[in-house]
Amino acid sequence: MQRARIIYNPTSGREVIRKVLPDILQRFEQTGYETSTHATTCAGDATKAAQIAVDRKFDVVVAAGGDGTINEVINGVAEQPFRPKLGIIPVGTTNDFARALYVPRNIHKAVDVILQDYSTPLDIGRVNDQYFMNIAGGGKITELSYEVPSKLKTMLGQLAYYLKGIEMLPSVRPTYVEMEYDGKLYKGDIMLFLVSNTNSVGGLEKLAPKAKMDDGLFDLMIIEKMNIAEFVRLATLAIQGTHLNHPKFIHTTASRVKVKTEEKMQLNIDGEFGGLLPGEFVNLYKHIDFFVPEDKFSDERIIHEKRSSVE
Ligand SMILES: Nc1ncnc2c1ncn2[C@@H]1O[C@H](COP(=O)(O)OP(=O)(O)OP(=O)(O)O)[C@@H](O)[C@H]1O
Repeated sequence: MQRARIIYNPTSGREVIRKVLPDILQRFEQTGYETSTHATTCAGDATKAAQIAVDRKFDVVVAAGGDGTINEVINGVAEQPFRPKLGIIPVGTTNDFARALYVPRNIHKAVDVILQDYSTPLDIGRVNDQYFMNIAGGGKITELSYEVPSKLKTMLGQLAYYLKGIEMLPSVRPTYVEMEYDGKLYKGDIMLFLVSNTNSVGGLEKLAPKAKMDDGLFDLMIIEKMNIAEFVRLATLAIQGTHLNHPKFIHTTASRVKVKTEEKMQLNIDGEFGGLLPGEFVNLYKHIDFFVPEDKFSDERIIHEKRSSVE
């Protein structure tokens, strides 16, 4: 019999997971899993719980929460030689990673995806000693996501980020960076840079439309120095997916990116504060097996299509 460990954050999103947990457990048991749960108690707890699940050789670990919880679980699993398959039940505020994996927002449909038992190995990123599945980056603008109080997030969801973003925009300044990516060099003043593993960033699915999660490559995006009006205009284009030809938007792919700055620059990892730069971003090719909907991932065009990268 296979064993599954569900690590859930009771405070994620609108705090609904606890109520449906008995139903979820029942469904796992009926499908033939021996299942147990762990409720996270504080920041970092999901990482520890995932490490324990690895030590106890669980076949499957399910992360039920928002992107923060999934990131923590990945950090607990990524360095281990034995890595259980990971399932996701998205009950957070933004759920970017679930969106990238085509895992439905509906809890029972997300459980269906896991119980249908189709999984595929996907890339994850490492920067310094931390792992990310979705996106990492830096620049004053990325620092605003930490400013959103969690109560506000629970009440307003993603809208909270936008409100806070508008409020903070006037204080955003460019920063000088030097980047080395796959043997190439970029130097300049930038608003922000993003190192993305998926095409779903802050709900902007069209930001890196060609990003693939199993090609060993990140999408590296740089927004060069510009004034706030230009930045707002570019952000509007990005929502529509018509930003790729903007002269101050650089978009390329790389498996390794080294970033150095002269002034202090914070690192953002999957939407959370990740320490300070410098940093070296490394793409770990097909490192973790994730449960995904078969119809979306067994499609040759999605998974094996040759990348026509915009260099
Ligand atoms: N019991 C707890 N009480 C308070 N905070 C917790 C608890 N358990 C985990 N956390 C922290 O809450 C953080 C955010 O949780 P999570 O990402 O699951 O939900 P969210 O913030 O609603 O969603 P999103 O990250 O998608 O915006 C986690 O990174 C974790 O550090």
